[in-house]
Amino acid sequence: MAKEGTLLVVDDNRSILAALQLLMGNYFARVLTLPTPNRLATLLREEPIDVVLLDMNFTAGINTGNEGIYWLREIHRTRPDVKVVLFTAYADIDLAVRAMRDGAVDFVVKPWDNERLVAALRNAYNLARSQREVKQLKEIKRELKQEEPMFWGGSPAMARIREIVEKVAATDANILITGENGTGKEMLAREIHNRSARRRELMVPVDMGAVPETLFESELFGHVKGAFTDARTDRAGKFEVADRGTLFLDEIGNLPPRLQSKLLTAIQSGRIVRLGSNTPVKVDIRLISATNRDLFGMVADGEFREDLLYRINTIHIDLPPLRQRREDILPLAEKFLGRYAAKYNKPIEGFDEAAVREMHDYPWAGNIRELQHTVEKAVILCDGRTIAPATLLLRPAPAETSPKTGFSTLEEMERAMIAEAVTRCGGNLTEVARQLGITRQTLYNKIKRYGL
Ligand SMILES: Nc1ncnc2c1ncn2[C@@H]1O[C@H](COP(=O)(O)OP(=O)(O)OP(=O)(O)O)[C@@H](O)[C@H]1O
Repeated sequence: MAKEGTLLVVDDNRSILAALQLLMGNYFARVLTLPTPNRLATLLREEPIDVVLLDMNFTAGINTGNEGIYWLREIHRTRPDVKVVLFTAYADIDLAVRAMRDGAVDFVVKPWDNERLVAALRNAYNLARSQREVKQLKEIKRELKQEEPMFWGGSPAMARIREIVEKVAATDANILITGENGTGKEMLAREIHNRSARRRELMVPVDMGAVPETLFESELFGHVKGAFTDARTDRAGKFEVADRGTLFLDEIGNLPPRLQSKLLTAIQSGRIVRLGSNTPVKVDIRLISATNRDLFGMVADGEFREDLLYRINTIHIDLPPLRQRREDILPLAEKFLGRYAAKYNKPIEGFDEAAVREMHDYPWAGNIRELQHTVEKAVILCDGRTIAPATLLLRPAPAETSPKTGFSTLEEMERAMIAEAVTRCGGNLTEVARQLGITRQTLYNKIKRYGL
């Protein structure tokens, strides 16, 4: 067993300190000892202590344990992350209960059983470590969090959605957002999170379209060391990282049936179990799910659990594709233009009339994402003060293959566009995804779905 972590033993009996230094040195990287608790706070500030084994009775003759409770609170005041195991010569169950209520993680009675003491201290250490890891993950995410403001636009469809969002954001209702790729599902989820009481915590996105199926479970629920071949350390799943915040499950339609059941259990019980562990961990999350697939159709085909669907779609919001709210195309394009002109330091003032017309009539199969990429490319290529069709580079292919010219469904059109782009790019899928303004994973999903 690898020696890890720092243990501090506080006890006024020096022979106990010596015995434990020897015994626990086999399990912890460092063992510190203190014969009186007076220097506790200083030591906690100076040393990277993970676990404290704290004697309950210091003043000879007063064996009420009160001093132990006092020092327990002091430890938590100085270092709330440190785990405390209490040590007492008296098997006083009331005291144990009180101490646990005050945040001690365990209680060991003297004379102690070595195995029991080692187990209690190792468990306390594992708990400290995994909580620290969750905290670190949250900090990393917080740093990465970049916020672009959501643009609502002036369409009646978006006005209705805005009304719903204003009503439900503050509640903990689970929300399902449907819509084509790039319609802004994740952006809307973030807007809801930012308007909720959970906004000071994280919104943790998990893209089920990008995680390999074999890793779904560990990604969501975490794992303990040794749970599978590559599990070299304990790892928190996204559920734990999102605790007290919002979990955003993107492409939820990709969840295989076995994990649909596990997800349902986790939502219902408010608890998850890391892979390879038996210990349930309480989690408090608000769930927002998104998909571009027809989950109701998938339920009818037996591919998605009906009970899960009803759990995740307390509120259902369907985001319209950009071509159904054409009044928002130009204002959005202008927002992106402002953003990218500043980013690339270009003195561009706007779009010329022909460019405005082209953007307005274009089908935007990749929706807002495609519009955003198109404008970014145009800003990079533009040498003058206005963007003309020649720099917009809207592909003629989608316009030619628009429903007017013979496709009876959007899916047929999408299939043709993808097939055409794959040929045009000589099978380079990264380039195809870039040109269509969708992610590579979305492209793979579509290629699979259309049997291309
Ligand atoms: N209302 C909006 N205002 C401004 N930018 C937006 C808006 N909606 C989407 N975007 C931008 O468009 C891009 C795609 O948005 P987002 O990732 O939210 O779409 P999505 O529907 O979740 O896509 P996918 O289905 O591929 O996961 C992002 O860069 C986002 O910033």
